Amino acid sequence: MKISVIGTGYVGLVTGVCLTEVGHEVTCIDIDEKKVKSMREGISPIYEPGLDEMMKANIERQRLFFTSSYEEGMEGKEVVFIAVGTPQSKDGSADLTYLNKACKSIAQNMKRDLIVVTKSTVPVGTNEHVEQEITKHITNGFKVKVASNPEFLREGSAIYDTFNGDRIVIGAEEEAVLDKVRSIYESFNLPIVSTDLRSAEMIKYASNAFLATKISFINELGNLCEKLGANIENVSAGMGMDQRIGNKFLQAGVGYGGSCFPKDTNALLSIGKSYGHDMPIIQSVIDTNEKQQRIIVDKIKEYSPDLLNKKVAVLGLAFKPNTDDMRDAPSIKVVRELVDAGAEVHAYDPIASENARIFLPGSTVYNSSVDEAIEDADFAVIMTDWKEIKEYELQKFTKLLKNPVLFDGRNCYNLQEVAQYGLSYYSIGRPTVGMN
Ligand SMILES: NC(=O)c1ccc[n+]([C@@H]2O[C@H](COP(=O)([O-])OP(=O)(O)OC[C@H]3O[C@@H](n4cnc5c(N)ncnc54)[C@H](O)[C@@H]3O)[C@@H](O)[C@H]2O)c1
Ligand SMILES: O=c1ccn([C@@H]2O[C@H](COP(=O)(O)OP(=O)(O)O[C@H]3O[C@H](CO)[C@@H](O)[C@H](O)[C@H]3O)[C@@H](O)[C@H]2O)c(=O)[nH]1
Repeated sequence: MKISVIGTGYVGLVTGVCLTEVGHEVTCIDIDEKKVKSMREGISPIYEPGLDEMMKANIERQRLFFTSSYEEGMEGKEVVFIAVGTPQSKDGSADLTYLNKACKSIAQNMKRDLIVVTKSTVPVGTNEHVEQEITKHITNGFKVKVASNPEFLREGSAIYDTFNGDRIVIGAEEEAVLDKVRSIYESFNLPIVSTDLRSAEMIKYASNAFLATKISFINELGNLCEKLGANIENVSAGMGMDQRIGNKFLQAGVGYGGSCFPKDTNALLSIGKSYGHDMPIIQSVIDTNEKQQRIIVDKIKEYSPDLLNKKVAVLGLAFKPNTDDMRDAPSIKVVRELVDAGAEVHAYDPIASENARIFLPGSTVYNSSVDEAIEDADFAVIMTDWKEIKEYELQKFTKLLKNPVLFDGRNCYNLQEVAQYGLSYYSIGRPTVGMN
């Protein structure tokens, strides 16, 4: 099928590339001309394992195209996917500015009847708004039908998730529209949930909010475990074996970050508010996470109340491994607080350092290896569980740090192993090792 995808962030680009991989012809449209130029040359603007290769192969097969012109990008297409950003507004609600602009541009460039499929995460009722908004701007009598097709990919495993997702959700009010969108995904061979528009939109928020709830829940228990002398990892393992609970998303740490959970939980609250519906569970999930994102700072300040001129190595900056995305990364709060307290932060991240410069204080020093960051540092703090960091030799911390003290916000190491290397080791929800 001939398809346009509007917006080439994680979702748009990965969708466009994966749809071409199964044989569709896709033109991706983005208003960012710099991005379009680089993508035309086969260079992905985002770091995502496997994406560059698949992108280049489909450009060569002449199935994948990029443009900043709606006229060119929509030429001959029967389905248009919208994947523009829906960031958080100041009041917590989803900002639909980009979506509204995309609707207007679609309407102005329609040369046939169209199905418009929204992949962006949007408040319940937005797809109806998309249909009205496009219809309002159509001047040539063509008709638009809409479908909701929320995206569930995770950054860092986006290609894998697209081809191996647990389900594809499609919402529409007409069977013919559902059929058309289902046919696009036929060769993915994944379970498809066909539903109405509003339920499809709600499934997305409900899923993210539930996953965020699991994380805040386990973090709250982890903090209690520390006081009780229990180990949250053993607790998670024991709980997770109950299949009604499941063992995923029960990893305690410095809280959830990224471009989705924080903004989507806030947007869900805001949707509730606009209907006069309180959501105390979601509010607590958000509040717990806000505290958890800086819990490592409390531990650091307890260990070293005076941070003035202390050299602190921060290992990992991205909100999770295998991505260079810094949006709402817990490292932002932690580095800012350390710098505010007078510490000199030496940071290392395998790929997110460039993006990190936009978010972190100007005084942050970016190192090119773990060795370099921890050498002569007063102590080290792990913020992202990159494989490289998890597999870093523990004895090097003892050897290179000025004081053998490690704060681990992602529980990367085994407590027994740490104990062998004479480190003082503070992690999340587990007993402290080697504290003297
Ligand atoms: N990032 C994820 O992992 C993820 C996963 C699932 C769902 N989502 C949702 O998908 C949507 C997109 O997220 P993202 O992270 O891919 O977005 P992003 O912000 O990284 O990228 C959005 C892109 O859209 C482009 N754009 C903005 N307005 C445009 C317009 N009028 N016409 C054409 N292009 C335009 C921007 O230039 C940018 O390249 C959001 O609603 C998000 O919540 C994201
Ligand atoms: O047990 C866990 C699992 C995750 N996290 C943290 O939670 C955040 C989000 O992680 P993850 O869900 O893997 O990343 P995202 O790429 O943000 O993906 C989420 O957000 C996307 C955007 O909506 C959805 O499409 C995905 O299904 C959903 O998992 C990260 O900071 C993780 O470190 C934990 O602290 N503990």
